[in-house]
Amino acid sequence: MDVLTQGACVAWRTPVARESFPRDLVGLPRHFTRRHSLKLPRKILIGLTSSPNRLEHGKIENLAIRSQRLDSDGVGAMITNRDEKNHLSEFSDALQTVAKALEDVAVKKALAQDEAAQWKHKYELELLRNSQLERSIASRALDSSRQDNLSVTSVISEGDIDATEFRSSPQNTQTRSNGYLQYKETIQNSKVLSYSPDLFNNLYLDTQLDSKISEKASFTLTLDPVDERRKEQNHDLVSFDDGDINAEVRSNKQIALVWNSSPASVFILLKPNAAAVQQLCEEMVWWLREQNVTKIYVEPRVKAELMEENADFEFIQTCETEKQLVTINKSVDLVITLGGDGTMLWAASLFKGPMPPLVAFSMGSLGFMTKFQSSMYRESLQAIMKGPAYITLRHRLHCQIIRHDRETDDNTSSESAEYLVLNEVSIDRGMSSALSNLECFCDGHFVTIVQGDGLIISSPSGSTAYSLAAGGSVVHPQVPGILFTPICPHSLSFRPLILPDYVTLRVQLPLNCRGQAWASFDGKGRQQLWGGDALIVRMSEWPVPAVCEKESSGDFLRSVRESLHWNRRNIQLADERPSPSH
Ligand SMILES: NC(=O)c1ccc[n+]([C@@H]2O[C@H](COP(=O)([O-])OP(=O)(O)OC[C@H]3O[C@@H](n4cnc5c(N)ncnc54)[C@H](O)[C@@H]3O)[C@@H](O)[C@H]2O)c1
Ligand SMILES: Nc1ncnc2c1ncn2[C@@H]1O[C@H](COP(=O)(O)OP(=O)(O)OP(=O)(O)O)[C@@H](O)[C@H]1O
Repeated sequence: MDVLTQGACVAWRTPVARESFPRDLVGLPRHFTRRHSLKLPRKILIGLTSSPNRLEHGKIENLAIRSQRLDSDGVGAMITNRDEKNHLSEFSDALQTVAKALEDVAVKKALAQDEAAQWKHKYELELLRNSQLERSIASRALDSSRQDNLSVTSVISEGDIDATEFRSSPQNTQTRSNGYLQYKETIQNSKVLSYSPDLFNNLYLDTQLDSKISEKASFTLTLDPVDERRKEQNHDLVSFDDGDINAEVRSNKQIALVWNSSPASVFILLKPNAAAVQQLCEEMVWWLREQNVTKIYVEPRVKAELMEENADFEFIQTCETEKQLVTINKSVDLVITLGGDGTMLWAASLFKGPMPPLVAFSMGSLGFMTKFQSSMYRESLQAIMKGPAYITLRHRLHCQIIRHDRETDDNTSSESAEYLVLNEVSIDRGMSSALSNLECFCDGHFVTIVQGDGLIISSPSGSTAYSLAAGGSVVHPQVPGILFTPICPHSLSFRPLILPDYVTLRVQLPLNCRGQAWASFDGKGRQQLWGGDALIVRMSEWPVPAVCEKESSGDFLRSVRESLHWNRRNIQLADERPSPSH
C-alpha cells in the first residue's frame, strides 16, 4: 500500500473507556523502524478502526483505508468510527506517542554524534602530540647539525609557503589536522584575496607548516621564576613547541614569560576610525625600529592610512594574502593592540590556532582587559621585551556548528563551521517571537531545555562581558571553567551554572522547534541554526597569552573595581564615640 510505505501507520485498539487506552504503540510497521531517520516522515497516517478484535497486540493487519484526509502538513487521519469526537483526542495522543518515539531517536543520534565528536577530538590530540614529538626530535637533530656549522636557511618567510599546495594535497583535506582549525576555502582560484574576517572561516590551514623551522624568538613559560621560594619547584606547566603556546595541561598559577632571545617582530592592531590611535601607532613604529625590532606587521587598512601620512612607512609589512595572515603566528613574537576590549577580541579572532603573547594598550572606552596605559608604551614594551613578564592565559572556547544535513539557500550543503572565541558564544532567538527551545547536554548528560531569549556559553574572560549582563557570575580569568548562563529564561528556578573546563557542551535545536536560533561568536559572525542543528562547545587548547600589567589577580581585581565599579559603596560611618569596651 504505497501510502503506508510513505508513512508511519499507527494502529491501536479503540476501547470503550479512554483510561484503558493503551499508551504505547501497538507496533510500528517494520519499514518505519528501519528508517529511523531524523526527518519526520512526510506522511503520518493514524488509522482507527471500529472493530478492535481485528487487531492483535503487536500485529497490524491490513487496515481498510477508506478515506484519507491529508491536511496541509501531510499528517492525515482516517477515522471510520462513528464517534469521531472521542477519537480525535486519542488521535492526538497517538501523534504525541509517535513524536516521542521520534524524539527518542533524535536524542540517541545526538548522543552518538557527541561521542563521535569526543573520539575525534581525542584522536586529534593524539595526532598533535605525535607531530610535536616528531618536531622536537627533528629540531634536536637540526640543532646538532647546526653545531657542525651547517648553514640552515630559514624556510619560513613571506610568500615562502604556498598554501594552495597544502590545500590540494590529499592528506590535507581532513576536516582537522594537528589541532589547528581548518577553514574551507570558498573563493576558488581568486586572484586577489581581499582580507576579511569571514575569509578566515573559509581557510584551509594545514599545520604541516610548523614542521618548518620558524624565525621566532624562543622563550620559556615557567611558574613565576622571579619568586625565589618557587625556584626549586620550577618546571614547565604549559607546554610549547616552535613558539606554539599550548595549554593542554592547564595551570592556574601565575605564569611568567621568559625570553631566550630578544623578540624582533611585532604585529600591531588598531581600533579603526580613531585618530589618536593612529597617531600613537606612528610614534610606536619609529620607536620599535630604534629598539631593533626588525619586522613590524600591520593590517592592510592601517598601512594604507600610514602611507597617506608618510611614505617612509614603506618598510612596514602587512598580511596581504590569506596565507600570510594564517601563518603569521610563525613569524611574530609579540602582538600589540591599540584600542579597547573589542580590538583585543578582534586580534584574537585572527589567530585560529596558537597565538603569540599579546600586549593590550588601553585606547578604547571601557577597556576591561586592556591594562597598559598608552602614554607609558615605551617603558611597558621595554620591560616586556626584556622579560620576565607575567601573563594570563585567557582560555578560549572552541565552537563547532553541526548542521543536520541542511541544504543551504545556494544548494550547497552547509558543512560544519568552527570558531575560537575569547569571550563567549551566544545562541538567541533573533527576530523570532517564539521562546528559544535549546536542548542542552554536558558530556552526553542531559542538562536542561533553555526556554527564553537564549543561552550564553562563556569563558572565564567573558564572565565580565555579555554573561555578566545576563546575570552570570564574575570569574577570575585563570579559573578553569565554562559559564552556562541563560538569557531571560522564562522560569522562576533557572540559575546560571559554572561547569568544569574539560567538558564538551552540546546545544541542540529540536527537530520540531517553532522558531530558529542565531549563534554569535564574541558578538560577531551570526549564524542561523535550524531544527536538528547543533552547536558543540569545548575549551580550546589555544589560549590568548595576555601580558599582565602587574599580574593576573591584581589586574583582574583592579578592572572589576575600576571598570565595573564592583561593590562601590559609601563606607558606613563609624560611631563618633568609641563603644564601651566589652
Ligand atoms: N548586553 C550586553 O552586555 C552585550 C550584548 C552584546 C555583546 N556584548 C559583549 O560585547 C562583546 C563584543 O565586544 P565589542 O567590543 O566587539 O563590542 P562593543 O564595542 O559593543 O563592546 C561591548 C562592550 O563589552 C565590553 N567587553 C567586551 N569584552 C569584555 C570582557 N571580556 N569583559 C568586560 N567587558 C567586555 C566592551 O568593553 C564594550 O564596552 C561580546 O563578546 C559580548 O560579550 C555584551
Ligand atoms: N582592527 C580592527 N579591525 C576591524 N574591527 C575592529 C578592529 N579593532 C576593533 N574593531 C571593532 O571595533 C569595535 C570597537 O572597538 P573597541 O571595542 O576596541 O573600542 P571600544 O568599544 O571603544 O572599547 P571597549 O570595547 O573597551 O569599550 C569593536 O566592535 C571591534 O570589534
